[in-house]
Amino acid sequence: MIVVNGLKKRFKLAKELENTTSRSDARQRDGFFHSVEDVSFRCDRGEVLGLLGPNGAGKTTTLRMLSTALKPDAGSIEISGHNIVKYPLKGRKAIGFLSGTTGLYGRLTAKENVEYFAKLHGLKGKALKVRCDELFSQLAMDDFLDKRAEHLSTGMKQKTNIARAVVHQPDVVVLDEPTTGLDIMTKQTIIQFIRELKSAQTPVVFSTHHLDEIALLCDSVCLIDKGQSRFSGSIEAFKTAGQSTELNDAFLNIVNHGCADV
Ligand SMILES: Nc1ncnc2c1ncn2[C@@H]1O[C@H](COP(=O)(O)OP(=O)(O)OP(=O)(O)O)[C@@H](O)[C@H]1O
Repeated sequence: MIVVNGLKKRFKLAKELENTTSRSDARQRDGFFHSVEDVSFRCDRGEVLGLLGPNGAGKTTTLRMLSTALKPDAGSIEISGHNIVKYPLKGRKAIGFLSGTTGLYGRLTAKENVEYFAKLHGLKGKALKVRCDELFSQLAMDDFLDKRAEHLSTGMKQKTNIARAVVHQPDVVVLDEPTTGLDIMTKQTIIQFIRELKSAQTPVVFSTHHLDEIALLCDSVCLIDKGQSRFSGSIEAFKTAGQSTELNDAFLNIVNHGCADV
């Protein structure tokens, strides 16, 4: 289970911007850019939560706080009952995190990359082989397992990155735009993989700009706009709050007019 409450994160503005404010984004003030100002949501066992929001809303910053790569300035993050702001090591073990920039070792093959991270997590021998084979099959990786990472296509790299991120069977999985830039077949494989995580009761939080993926996969959504969660709850409640049965319209209505009073 993931419970996030009142997250905040600001970044010091570059010297030349220090004394400026932005007319279009009130988050630029006081010498800081307040990327995330108040974000809250929860994702329970067996649930998939989609994180939505316009470009620059604060989704990646939020997910990086969940992954413990960034420390929040305020707010709490609880994962499987652990306060991971206070105990980031517990968070690192409990989370499988796919970031937009997760690196692979170019000279290692796809298989070697995943096995390397499995070993870092303490897997060895038969357990390592069984876990890696399971992932290679779920993510349809067999055709390129022996190719060096530096020669992989975007989709092959993404599958390898996902396998690497979840090889230790984390309690929760957090994916930053897992399907961006991928072809339809690779997208489908990743969507099916997320469904399998859900069947195994693993909570999954992922950010996306694709509302069709939200419709296909998610039990709940959190819509972040200008650093604040404007809506957090079930898909049905999202449609009600956005006054439309179409997710696209509901999204635009909430961003432009706020949630409807119901
Ligand atoms: N290190 C940083 N220093 C200053 N500003 C930052 C930093 N990191 C992020 N920001 C700003 O915070 C805001 C939120 O960025 P973030 O990457 O979290 O948005 P996002 O919702 O993931 O956007 P997108 O959908 O375009 O990926 C942006 O305006 C970004 O420029």
